[in-house]
Amino acid sequence: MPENRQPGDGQPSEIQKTYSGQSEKHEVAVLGGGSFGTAMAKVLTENGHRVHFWMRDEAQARELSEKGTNSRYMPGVTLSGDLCPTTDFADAVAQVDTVFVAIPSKAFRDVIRSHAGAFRPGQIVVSLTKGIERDGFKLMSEILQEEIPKTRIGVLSGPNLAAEIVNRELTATVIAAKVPEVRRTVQALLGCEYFRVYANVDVYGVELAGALKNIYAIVSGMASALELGENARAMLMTRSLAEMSRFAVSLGANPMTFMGLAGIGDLVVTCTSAKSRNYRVGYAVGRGDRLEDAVAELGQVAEGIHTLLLVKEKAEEVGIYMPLVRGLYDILYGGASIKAVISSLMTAVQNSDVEFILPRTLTGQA
Ligand SMILES: NC(=O)C1=CN([C@@H]2O[C@H](COP(=O)(O)OP(=O)(O)OC[C@H]3O[C@@H](n4cnc5c(N)ncnc54)[C@H](O)[C@@H]3O)[C@@H](O)[C@H]2O)C=CC1
Ligand SMILES: O=C(CO)COP(=O)(O)O
Repeated sequence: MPENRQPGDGQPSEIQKTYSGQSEKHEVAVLGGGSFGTAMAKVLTENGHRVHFWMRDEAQARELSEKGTNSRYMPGVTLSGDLCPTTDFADAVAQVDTVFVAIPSKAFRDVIRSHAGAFRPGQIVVSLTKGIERDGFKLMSEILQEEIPKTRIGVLSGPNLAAEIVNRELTATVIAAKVPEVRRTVQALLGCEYFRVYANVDVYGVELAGALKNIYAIVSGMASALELGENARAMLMTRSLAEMSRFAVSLGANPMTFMGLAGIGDLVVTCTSAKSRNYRVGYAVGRGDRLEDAVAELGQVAEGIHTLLLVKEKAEEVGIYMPLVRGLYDILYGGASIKAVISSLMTAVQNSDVEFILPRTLTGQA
């Protein structure tokens, strides 16, 4: 932009253009009838779009059709507008230009693969899922690329607690896509007075950030249960950011993505809020519950528990130092005491604060 021009002068920005397109009604699909699928379906219907909302459970689809509620995953919330709940996948996808996928990572490939024929070339398909596939350490956009390569793919990620979005609490997110048309379309479909959509091209970084932060939300929930204090919370969140960006950058992500909503933004919300399921699992374990009991009590997906296993394996394979991942793994899966892990983390070699400025050393003589 020329020096003396202000944002908003002259040519409309990408976002201003987006808002001007919002009055147009579109047919969109949301796949997955859990809490986040419900939250996104609500934003989309409130923005005036017809939403084909696919879920596998007949009774849930019937309840949404008859009452506009999803009492299992989003009690107390009513959806209105042009909502078409269905269990017919092909029917949901056939009629739309844009599809949002909110299926947990464990089932993501199966669902897409078994309905791959339903997608049309050129259709926009956006993953809302924050997880990693075990085989091959694949992210959801990579699964989409493999299973439905003729579609145009995007990833939506950011500090987006479903429980707040359904109450129209002010929220921002990130659409990451290589193709500008995908970014613009998603901004136009979702953007409104309470939901802002920022854009990024670093699909890998945005997606990996969303998956990784779930691990650190578990750590942070645990620290809260143990009442470690506010200094400890700040230390943990900052070192989490250092660790997740070290790992992601080594795999090809752009470090600057971690300064944005999908990086630090999502890390902050999930590490500080009891509305985060990952945080809640960590809190329960921190106060002495067994992991299995904490997960059973939650009754919803906490992706970080599986992501932890995959990231720990991957970090060892590629030789990335991830002490928080290692410590959490030892607690959740290795029977280590939380106290012993904290002590070993606190007495480890002291090293560089921001390693993109001052590289880490093996001896700690930074
Ligand atoms: N809830 C939230 O605040 C947010 C969640 N996400 C991500 O969205 C993804 C989905 O999570 P939630 O909706 O929150 O989970 P949830 O636990 O609330 O619901 C999961 C949904 O997936 C469905 N499902 C599971 N396996 C399936 C299969 N094989 N076929 C069809 N449907 C299946 C379940 O029936 C359920 O409707 C996760 O990756 C999560 O990290 C992302 C941002 C915010
Ligand atoms: O990703 C989320 C908020 O951005 C939701 O986090 P949880 O899955 O921990 O609830």
